Amino acid sequence: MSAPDTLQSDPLIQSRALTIHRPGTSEPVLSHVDFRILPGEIVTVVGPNGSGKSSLIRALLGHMPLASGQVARRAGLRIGYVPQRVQLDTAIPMTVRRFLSLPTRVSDAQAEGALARTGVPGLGPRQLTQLSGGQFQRVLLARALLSDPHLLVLDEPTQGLDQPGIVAFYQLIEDVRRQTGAAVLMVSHDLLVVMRSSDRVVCLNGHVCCEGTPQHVSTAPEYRALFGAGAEGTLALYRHSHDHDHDLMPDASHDHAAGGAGAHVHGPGCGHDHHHSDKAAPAP
Ligand SMILES: Nc1ncnc2c1ncn2[C@@H]1O[C@H](COP(=O)(O)OP(=O)(O)OP(=O)(O)O)[C@@H](O)[C@H]1O
Repeated sequence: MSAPDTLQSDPLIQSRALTIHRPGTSEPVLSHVDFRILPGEIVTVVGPNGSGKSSLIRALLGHMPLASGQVARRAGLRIGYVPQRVQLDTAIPMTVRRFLSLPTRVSDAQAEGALARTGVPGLGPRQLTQLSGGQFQRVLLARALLSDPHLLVLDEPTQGLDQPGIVAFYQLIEDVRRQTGAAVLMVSHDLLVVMRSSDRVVCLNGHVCCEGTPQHVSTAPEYRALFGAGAEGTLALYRHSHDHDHDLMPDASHDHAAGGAGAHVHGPGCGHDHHHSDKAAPAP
């Protein structure tokens, strides 16, 4: 974290030109990523496997060194983090209740309140190993909520859930946002649901390929063509940023800093065909 005085103070977290190298090399994993999340926003990061989504999350949280660039987190920011993987040692029995008190001890009432809020009341005495995938995700979310976070960070929270489970989980995230006012930063591959649940979507592929409101993206004919086709369309999202025609998005603001309705912005080094090449993305 460096030079927060040079960055805007309103966002909960903001990065400028965030660049990460593969450990021990000068090979970039992420290049010049400008990112921000505002209070109460739901922002989802999408991108193909290995595109740097988890690395971005870790760098924003300060868990990973930057090769260059800046990250600023608002002073006193409380973050509830649900990591991509939680290794359970099945040899060590652990109840949900005990898990909720790690690493910070909480009262029975707090634990039960968090479980109730995430739709799994009464699970406290159960062994973690006896939970379904959906129940386990809700317990992880409950634990993240115990710190009363300003920002929830979830890295692929619906991995392993079936489609109804995914939809229910995103509904829960929206409910939590409404009840607590917490902002939500997610990594997800569940693109169809992401499009319904996010205020803003950021598409990564080693850099920011594009970002904007899902409503805006979903009105593009390319998007409809791509997403009407189920899984095939889902994969095609990652191509859309490399073959679309920006003229089809007349209200696109191209304003990275604003990130407002219709914003559709290309990061530095994005090599795809720009039909508005006269408009370079401004520095945030
Ligand atoms: N600890 C590490 N050591 C070496 N390379 C790493 C390490 N962590 C990540 N990488 C590499 O950095 C790149 C980005 O990885 P990252 O996990 O951020 O991608 P991702 O978009 O989250 O992928 P996925 O969708 O598969 O979870 C990958 O090429 C990965 O191999």
